[in-house]
Amino acid sequence: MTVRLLLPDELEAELRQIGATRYHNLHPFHRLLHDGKLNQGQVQAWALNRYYYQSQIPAKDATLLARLPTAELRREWRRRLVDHDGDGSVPGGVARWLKLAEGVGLDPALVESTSAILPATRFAVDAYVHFVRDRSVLEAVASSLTEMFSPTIIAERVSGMLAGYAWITPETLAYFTPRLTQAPQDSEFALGFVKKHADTVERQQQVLAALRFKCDVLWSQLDALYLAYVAPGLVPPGAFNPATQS
Ligand SMILES: O=C(O)c1cc(C(=O)O)c2c(n1)C(=O)C(=O)c1cc(C(=O)O)[nH]c1-2
Repeated sequence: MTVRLLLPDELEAELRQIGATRYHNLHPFHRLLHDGKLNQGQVQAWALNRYYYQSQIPAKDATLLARLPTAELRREWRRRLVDHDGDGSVPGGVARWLKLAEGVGLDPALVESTSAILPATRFAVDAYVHFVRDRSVLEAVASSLTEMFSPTIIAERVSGMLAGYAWITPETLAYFTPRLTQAPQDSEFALGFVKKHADTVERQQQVLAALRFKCDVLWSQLDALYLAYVAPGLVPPGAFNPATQS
């Protein structure tokens, strides 16, 4: 099949198609989580592992920030660091995720240590950080485009979890509220950048591959959670084990 140069809007349609078929809202673990089908230990395992993803987001944004060529681009990307790290007065996303973890009954010190995460969580998240560090700026920006699809899953998750788990409160899920405005702002900028700069067949194929890669990063974290905490229940040595907690 010959691949031709796409118009910017055709490129956007292909990117959206990747989301429609590969984004992690489709994963069976998320279906169980959002439908209220998990027990507290399984929800804790999700929150504890996902903390590692949150904690590394500022690291990946900082490596990209260092390589951005203009003040305008750096200003735009710097906002993400503040969103995740806070500004010293308002807590950022990483601190808010720790509150979520505490709200589902975890010891925040254990979560913050990241010592009990699944090996596959670490490998997947580190692969994302390294991808952003090692690939072109265009591919790095494109890899953030899963955020185009996150407002829908966040809305579904918050309403599903509040309806499905009596022990989860709106305060516990407060992490997600600012994301509903931050993610669209982030992804609108990233999408505009990608549509403008992916101006050769090769670059267009690179950005499509970057988004597929990122979907794989998110998907494989849920595969690992499913294998360890749903079925067949293979908890790796040293990883969080709800059966021996509390
Ligand atoms: O709740 C979710 O399903 C979800 C998905 C994603 C994503 O699609 O990568 C992000 C987030 N949340 C999120 O909270 C977040 O801070 C974030 C940053 C990024 C990124 O790639 O820079 N993705 C996401």
